[in-house]
Amino acid sequence: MATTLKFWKMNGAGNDFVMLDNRTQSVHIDNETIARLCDRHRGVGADGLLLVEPATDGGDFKMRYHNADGGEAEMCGNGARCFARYVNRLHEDKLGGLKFETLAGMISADYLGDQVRINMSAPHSLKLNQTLPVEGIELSVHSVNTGVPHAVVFVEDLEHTNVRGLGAGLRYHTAFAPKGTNANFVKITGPNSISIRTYERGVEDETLACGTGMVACALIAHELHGFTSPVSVLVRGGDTLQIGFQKTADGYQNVTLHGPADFVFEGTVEV
Ligand SMILES: N[C@H](CCC[C@H](N)C(=O)O)C(=O)O
Repeated sequence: MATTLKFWKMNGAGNDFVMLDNRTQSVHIDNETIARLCDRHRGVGADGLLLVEPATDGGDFKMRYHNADGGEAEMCGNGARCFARYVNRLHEDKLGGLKFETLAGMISADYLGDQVRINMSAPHSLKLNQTLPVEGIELSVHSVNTGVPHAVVFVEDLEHTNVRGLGAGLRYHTAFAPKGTNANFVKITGPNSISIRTYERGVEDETLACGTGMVACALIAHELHGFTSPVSVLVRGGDTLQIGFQKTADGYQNVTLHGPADFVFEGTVEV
C-alpha cells in the first residue's frame, strides 16, 4: 500500500536535497526508497535526502542524511543549512537558532536572513602530503574528516581537471578504504580565497557544491598556505561561501560554514 509523503525540495549553493519531516516516523523509509526519491528520472531528483527525526541526545532535533545512492552519511554541510531553514519553516519561522544531532556530532545553526551559518563538528584525521597513484598520475593528496572524509588536491587548471576520473580514483582508493572518501580539487585564487570542484561519495559524481568539502579545503589551505579565517570558497555552482575557524593547541575550534539555503518547491510523493 503506497503512502503519500509531503516533501520540500531545497538546495544549498546548488547541492540539492529532498527534505522529509519524519518525526512521527510513521513511514519506514529504506535505502532503496531513498535512492528512488533522489533519482533524477524516476523520482524527485536530488544529491541527497534529509530526514527530521525526534532528538534523543539533548538536541532540538535529529538530522539524518542519506546520499543519492541511499547510503547514510554522518553529515552534510549544505544539507545542514537547508535542514535548519526547513525545521524553522515547520515551526512558523519562530526558531531563533537551533542545535541538532547528527552522526558526526551536535551541529548548531544561526539564521542570517535567508542564509544560515552552521557550527561544524570538530574536524579530525588531518593528513598532509600523501603521494598517491591515481589514474596513472602521482598526486599529492591531503585529507581531513569534517563530518565526513575528504581528500584534497591542489591544482593549477581547475577548469580542465578530470574531476570525474581522478575523483572516482580517489573515492575508491585503497588509502581511504573501506568507506571511501569525497574528493576535492582546489585552485588558489587569492591570499584567502579558493575555487573548488568536488566529486561526492554516494552521489558518485561532481556536485555543484559540497559544504563539508569546502571546509576541508579551507582548513588545508590554512595548513599549507597560511590562509586565515574567514576563507572565501567559490563552488562549481557559482556561489561563494565563507568558512570560519580558529586553530588552537587543541586543534580547530569554532569551525563555521555560512551560505545560502533555498526552498525550491513543496510537493507530495508516493512511497
Ligand atoms: N557525500 C558525502 C555526504 C554529503 C556531503 C556534502 N553534500 C556536504 O554538503 O557536506 C559523503 O558521503 O561523505
